[in-house]
Amino acid sequence: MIEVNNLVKRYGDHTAVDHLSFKIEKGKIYGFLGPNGAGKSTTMNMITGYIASTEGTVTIDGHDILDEPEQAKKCIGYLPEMPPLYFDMTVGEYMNFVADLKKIPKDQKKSMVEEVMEMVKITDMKNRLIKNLSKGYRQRVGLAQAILGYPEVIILDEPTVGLDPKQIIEIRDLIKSLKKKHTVILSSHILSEVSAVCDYVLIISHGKLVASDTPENLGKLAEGSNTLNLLVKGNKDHIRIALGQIDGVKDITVASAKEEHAWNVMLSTKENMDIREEVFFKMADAHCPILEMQSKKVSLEEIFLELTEDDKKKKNEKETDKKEGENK
Ligand SMILES: Nc1ncnc2c1ncn2[C@@H]1O[C@H](COP(=O)(O)OP(=O)(O)OP(=O)(O)O)[C@@H](O)[C@H]1O
Repeated sequence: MIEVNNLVKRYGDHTAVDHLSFKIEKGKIYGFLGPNGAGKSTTMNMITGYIASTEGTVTIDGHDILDEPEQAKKCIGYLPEMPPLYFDMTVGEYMNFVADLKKIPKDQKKSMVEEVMEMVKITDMKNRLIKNLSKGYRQRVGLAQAILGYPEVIILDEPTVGLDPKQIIEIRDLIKSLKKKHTVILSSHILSEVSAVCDYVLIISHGKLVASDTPENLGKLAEGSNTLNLLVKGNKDHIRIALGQIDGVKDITVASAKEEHAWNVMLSTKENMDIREEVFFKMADAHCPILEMQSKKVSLEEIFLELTEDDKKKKNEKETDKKEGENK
């Protein structure tokens, strides 16, 4: 449906998007996840033809977005980070205006506008000026203009930013319902949002794709490096030797604990293995009582943080530079 090939965007000597390649298939919800400044909006603006790429191509249903923009754009509905609303129009006037821009046939216009307004629950606001709407309703109007004409692909840049929790749930449910008829791509810096709504996640950091998979598989990836934390009493070497005999143990760290004669032991295990019972019996055989045992799964959140750590470091460095500059 959409093919992104080696996409690059440079602003002067800053590379905002760095050789991105991925494919989007029909009928799924894709999540573009990354911290602020990772390059999500820039990528979406290139996919939708708002800005040109420095290098690389985007094809939508076989049409190159720069060579055949009209055909390519016909397949897309876009809600940019700042919805393109006209504040002095009423909701109804704006929807009719968008319908004309999208060249929706006259005989379908009225019913389609009504249907979409019903879908995003803005029918009651039809006669209100957009400038008098709350942020949540403005977002819905923005979503309505993206859906109008029922394009095959709907692209939403941070669709829930600035909304209250109730509005967030409503917008998320609406996005999920779009999957029945559309392919959806949404960007977010909120991990829970992407894992709650999306079938597939693309994690972007510093303009590069650092991981892409289903939320379940990304979760499994994390499970591959589970850890077991123990507080064990006894001889340090005996503990280490006994635990080292267990299959699937990748790494053992033993550090002194606050409690006398006790050790904080951290075991990292292979794959998705549960070795708790074996640990119990090994320690019993070695006469090393376990005082505490806690298994810790690495969450999707932790993978996300790890994968995007570079961005945070750079940001912190920049902030330190700035502060140092200010102090001079
Ligand atoms: N017009 C521009 N000129 C110069 N630099 C830009 C421009 N637009 C974006 N950038 C830079 O490109 C990088 C990526 O920005 P982008 O807006 O795509 O990030 P993002 O992941 O969407 O983040 P956010 O969620 O904060 O919008 C940032 O470092 C940003 O400062």
